[in-house]
Amino acid sequence: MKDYEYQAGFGNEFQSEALPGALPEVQNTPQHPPYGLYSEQLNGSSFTAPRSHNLRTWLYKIHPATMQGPSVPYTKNLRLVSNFLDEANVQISASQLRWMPFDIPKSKGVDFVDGLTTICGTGEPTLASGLAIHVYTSTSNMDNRAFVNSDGDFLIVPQLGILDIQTEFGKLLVQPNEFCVIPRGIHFKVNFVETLEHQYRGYILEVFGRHFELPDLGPIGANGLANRRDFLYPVACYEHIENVEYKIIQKFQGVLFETTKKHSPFDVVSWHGNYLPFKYDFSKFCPVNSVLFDHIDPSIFTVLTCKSETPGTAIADFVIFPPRYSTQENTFRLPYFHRNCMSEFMGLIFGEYEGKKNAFLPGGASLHQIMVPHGPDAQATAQELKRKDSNVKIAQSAMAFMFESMFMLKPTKWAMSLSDKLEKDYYKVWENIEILFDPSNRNAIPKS
Ligand SMILES: O=C(O)Cc1cc(O)ccc1O
Ligand SMILES: [Fe+2]
Repeated sequence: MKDYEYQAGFGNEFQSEALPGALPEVQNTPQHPPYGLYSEQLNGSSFTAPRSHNLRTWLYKIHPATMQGPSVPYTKNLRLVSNFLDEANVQISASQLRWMPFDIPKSKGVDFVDGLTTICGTGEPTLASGLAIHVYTSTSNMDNRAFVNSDGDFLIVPQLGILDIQTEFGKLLVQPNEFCVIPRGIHFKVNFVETLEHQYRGYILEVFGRHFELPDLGPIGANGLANRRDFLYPVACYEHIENVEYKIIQKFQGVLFETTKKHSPFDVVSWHGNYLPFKYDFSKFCPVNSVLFDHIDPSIFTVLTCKSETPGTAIADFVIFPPRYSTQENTFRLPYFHRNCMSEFMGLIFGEYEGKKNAFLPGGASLHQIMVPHGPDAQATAQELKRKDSNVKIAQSAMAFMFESMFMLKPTKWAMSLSDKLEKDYYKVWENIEILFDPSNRNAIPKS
């Protein structure tokens, strides 16, 4: 059995076996699968979804997944919200919102699941409509606990600490500047590559009942942005542990439950299919942009999209702002002043974001809602108006990202109650923008 080996290619049909010959040949449900395994199907789309969107995997397991105790409510983490239709959970705000880096608990023993806090979202999972944005702030491993989510796919962006993720299909090592997707229904457990500080933090985009796809490239052509070959999938890696208490935390209709298995849930010896977890390294992203003038819309940096029924309008786009040359003449090159029919949630993994000079910090976040004005702060604007060069490398050692959604997002009461994190005076970053207008001078520019 091999740790951290990968197979490459977005959306491919893969197969893997941790014992020679453990994958049945030709058929899916032989009467006697190899080594006395049980066959089981995991469907990520309806049986009848068109072939282009049909997602399913066949697993060959030591124990069928049915072997577990009753589910009982799990009440240790009440900061996880999925029902945004319930007013008790949310506090709507029309302001520009920005949070300083989310605190990591002082106490040891807060694992990935107990460290989850929902920041905003919309809809609710039972109608497969909406999304949630969470952060995790954790200090310890999951050990003999696993997580399984019936509600949606988790797109996980680590910001602090390296994730050592065991899934039913094998292991993924995911570090800052990478992300992974764990589709719904797949058991996984997050351990951390231990650091002295035991401080782990990251962001999660959860889409209810939908899946992520690569964006179309249109006239960009057949290559560029996130290329298929750079998405990495695990290889089979099982553990055979009997007579243990494995606690499975289930997110189901937005609520957490707990059940117990008397064995490890990571008992998949072989598998084949296309419904799988995967990871991607942002340094593989091939940015495309304007090479003469104007600031191109940030959709040019879309890594993955979760499409809605409306063509070109995403339930959620996952966009990054990678290191790149910015080569534009006579151009206000910063992310422009903007009112959008989409919501923009942004996070910073490391470094500094071009449009925000001071208080948009790694591990923090901003939320600029539908039609809420946003853009470069006064300081960045003043600098940009003086800039002379037309070719610079930007975001050299920085990585920001955006979850952009067609939905109006509702901040949770939890997120709005973080009074020491939520900037009260965020609006002031635009207060001192110099007013240059001079009706007698068509070439008005800043005086100093
Ligand atoms: O900084 C932002 O808020 C995101 C953003 C980026 C960009 O390149 C153009 C517009 C925009 O809102
Ligand atoms: Fe914007």
